[in-house]
Amino acid sequence: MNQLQALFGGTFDPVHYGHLKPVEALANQIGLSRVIIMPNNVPPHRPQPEATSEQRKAMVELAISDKPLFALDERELRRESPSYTAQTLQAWREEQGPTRSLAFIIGQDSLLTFPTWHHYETILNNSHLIVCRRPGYPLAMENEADQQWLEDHLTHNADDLHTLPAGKIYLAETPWFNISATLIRERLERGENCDDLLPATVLNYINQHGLYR
Ligand SMILES: Nc1ncnc2c1ncn2[C@@H]1O[C@H](COP(=O)(O)OP(=O)(O)OP(=O)(O)O)[C@@H](O)[C@H]1O
Ligand SMILES: O=C(O)c1ccc[n+]([C@@H]2O[C@H](COP(=O)([O-])O)[C@@H](O)[C@H]2O)c1
Repeated sequence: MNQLQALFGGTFDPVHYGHLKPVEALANQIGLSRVIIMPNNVPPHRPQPEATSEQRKAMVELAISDKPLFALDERELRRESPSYTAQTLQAWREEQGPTRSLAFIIGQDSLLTFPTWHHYETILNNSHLIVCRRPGYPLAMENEADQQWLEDHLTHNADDLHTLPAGKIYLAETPWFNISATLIRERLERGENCDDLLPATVLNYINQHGLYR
């Protein structure tokens, strides 16, 4: 059976409920039995993370240890070069064969910058894009050409994600979570409470390792 495989990439510095909860809702909505979380090693478009790759991986492992929906993929952590998604998805496609349905999950903010990504135009040849809602970001692209690109690939039918191997963009109706890793790092630096923002196991790890102080 051609079961849709979904990868969720990120910096996860640290992983938080704004990552986990929309994707859990998405999985229920469109019928995903597994989502593979893939921390990057060298984020291509942002300053290097505060926590090391090992620490970010350990926090993801703690966050998903009681959630069978999620698995961890370490392929980008093993690469020292910038973690270009286009390169990762090309390798994943070669592994999975030409007909398997593959998807890369992102938040709304990532959709807006997507046309600036390394070889972004190749990404939809290898996978679908599933976009989770995120408060504070528009759902329209900044310029007309990018908006046209979005509309050319858009589908409102989740079945397309399961029946086609790649090439569609699906704007999922996931719940909004006003949480970012930046907010968590800032709150921790000020010694403020973050209990509602990320799993207790991850918060304990942060405290034990003196991160984000
Ligand atoms: N609250 C959220 N709602 C929906 N998607 C999110 C949310 N937070 C992060 N994402 C998505 O998760 C992926 C990984 O995000 P990332 O690890 O950069 O987290 P972040 O909170 O945006 O981090 P930072 O504040 O350090 O930039 C991205 O595609 C991002 O759009
Ligand atoms: O390949 C790129 O050029 C590229 C540019 C920006 C972001 N990405 C990837 O998109 C995912 C979300 O990015 P971020 O920075 O929000 O964690 C993560 O897997 C990044 O490696 C990839």
